[in-house]
Amino acid sequence: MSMKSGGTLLHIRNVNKAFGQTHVLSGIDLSIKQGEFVAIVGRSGCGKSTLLRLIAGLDEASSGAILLDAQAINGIHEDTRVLFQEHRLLPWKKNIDNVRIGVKSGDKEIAFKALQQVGLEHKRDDWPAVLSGGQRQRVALARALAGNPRLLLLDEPLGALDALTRIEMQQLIEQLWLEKQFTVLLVTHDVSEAVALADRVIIIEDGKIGLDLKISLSRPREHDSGFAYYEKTILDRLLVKQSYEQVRIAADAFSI
Ligand SMILES: Nc1ncnc2c1ncn2[C@@H]1O[C@H](COP(=O)(O)OP(=O)(O)OP(=O)(O)O)[C@@H](O)[C@H]1O
Repeated sequence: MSMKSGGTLLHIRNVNKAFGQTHVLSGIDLSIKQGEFVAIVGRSGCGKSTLLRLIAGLDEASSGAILLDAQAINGIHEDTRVLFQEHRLLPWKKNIDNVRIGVKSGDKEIAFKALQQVGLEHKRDDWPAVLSGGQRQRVALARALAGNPRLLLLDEPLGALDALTRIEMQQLIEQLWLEKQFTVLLVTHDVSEAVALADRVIIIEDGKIGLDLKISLSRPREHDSGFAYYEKTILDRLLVKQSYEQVRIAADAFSI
């Protein structure tokens, strides 16, 4: 597949997803350009992970279309890799062999280079069990990138890490993204993380896109007044939505 810098990589057209009677996503329309870094935020249960799973080909939409390079996604795609909150490394394989799983040919040199890129080449012959949580996520990132994906889907990958490790991982992800120019879709609860990394932040509300906000800040991002402005805009939107919802629930309870 060719790299079309700036062209649309992912088209999401009127996607709906229901689990039984529960409608989780309704009428999602979204286009993501090759090389873009997009963050998806929203309140717990709004459907962020569900959308990511559909894009990953791990589940099917109830209706609508998801196209990667104008081709309908049909199961797991070789150009797409996913990183979850849990590292999902195989405990019985050494780190280098875990990374090799991500390389189609199984080439050890490619796996080693990927470990180098995340700064863990010296851990190649260790087991995942002896690494710290942050190091395990770095091995999982190496495994995801070893296959040279065009689309990297990140589902709260830093959610379980301590604050400092989290910032280091954010910097690593940004640096690798700048170098390799893949496209990223990051699901996160952390508004600051979304503003630190993304070109665009999308808020999902009630299964729909509530806000699609372009982040016009230079990189690397500083925690300055511009940063604070975007953080506040997003947080205000999330909190206003919450208070509307609380009012509605309260009104329902009192049959107002
Ligand atoms: N396989 C499934 N079967 C039934 N319901 C599901 C399934 N997967 C998700 N759901 C429901 O869909 C809704 C959205 O879930 P999803 O995990 O996408 O939310 P989220 O925004 O990622 O939440 P969080 O931020 O808490 O991870 C929830 O109500 C969840 O219970």
